[in-house]
Amino acid sequence: MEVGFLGLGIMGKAISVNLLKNGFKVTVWNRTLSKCDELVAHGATVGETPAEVVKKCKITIGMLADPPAALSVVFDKSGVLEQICPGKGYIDMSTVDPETSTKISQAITSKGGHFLEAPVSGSKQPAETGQLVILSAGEKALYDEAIPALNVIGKKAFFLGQVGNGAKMKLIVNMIMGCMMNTFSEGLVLAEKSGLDPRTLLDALELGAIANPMFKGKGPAMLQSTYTPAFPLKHQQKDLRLALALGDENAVSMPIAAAANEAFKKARSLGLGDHDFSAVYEAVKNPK
Ligand SMILES: NC(=O)C1=CN([C@@H]2O[C@H](COP(=O)(O)OP(=O)(O)OC[C@H]3O[C@@H](n4cnc5c(N)ncnc54)[C@H](OP(=O)(O)O)[C@@H]3O)[C@@H](O)[C@H]2O)C=CC1
Ligand SMILES: O=CCCC(=O)O
Repeated sequence: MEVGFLGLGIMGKAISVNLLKNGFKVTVWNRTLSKCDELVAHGATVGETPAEVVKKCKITIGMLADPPAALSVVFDKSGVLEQICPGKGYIDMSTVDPETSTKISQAITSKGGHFLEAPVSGSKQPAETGQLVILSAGEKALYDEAIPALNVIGKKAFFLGQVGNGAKMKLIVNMIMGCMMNTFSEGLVLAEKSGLDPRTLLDALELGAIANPMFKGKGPAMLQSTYTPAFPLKHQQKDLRLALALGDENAVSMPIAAAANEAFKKARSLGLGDHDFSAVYEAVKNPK
């Protein structure tokens, strides 16, 4: 199966390499084209533009930073829309709001193409090992056609119905994750300031009812102020912002998410946007 791939950031690169390792032919494009070189070393071919990739491949996947990036790759000159046509599918795995996804879906389907939104849970390492959780919605026929690729990319693919449902589910999951990371950071600071060893807090958490892979995976590095990006902090703040907008739209009061968003904004203002999202700990440590 030949697959196109647009966007070779942390996630796009890991997913593309995994597809290549599993025998897929992959044609890649990235805005900064030089990032394609590493994929070529793994056996990929390169398209000069998103349109060129779509022209070559029956199914093209996008994994872009945010709503403006996702829209740009589809609607700009030499974008996806120029070559999408009946028989071709576009799967957007970027984390965006339902409105962005719907706009892309309408444009693709109005040209006879097929569209699936498929944002993912799980970070760099699950992307490398095909252990993502895929939250897809849109055209069921494209979902069915893409199953061989989705099965390589993830350990579970949900199909959630109409376009927008995948985006909503992803934003809700990440809203919870951002709140948890913020609370976790507050707990670590409180342990330290009140005279406890935060490493003992990690051990106690690990053995109790709120043990989870995030605390276990990120905690020790946070205590060493190491924030090598797996999930960039600027994207976590984007997801909280988009989840809060979804809350506004549905009149859902989310004071905890709003407070978490403030902490992530603070962290961004400290220049931590490109660090891992666990760097919110630094903003919690130094709230002024
Ligand atoms: N990292 C993670 O753990 C996870 C991330 N996500 C989501 O996946 C998406 C990608 O994340 P991630 O790989 O971490 O992000 P990165 O920041 O590592 O990569 C972003 C990608 O988007 C491209 N891009 C940015 N702006 C534009 C633009 N205007 N036009 C075209 N391309 C653009 C970048 O191109 P260039 O190289 O030229 O800058 C790059 O390929 C995001 O929506 C994120 O929220 C979802 C699950 C987990
Ligand atoms: O959107 C990013 C999610 C990261 C994760 O699920 O670990």
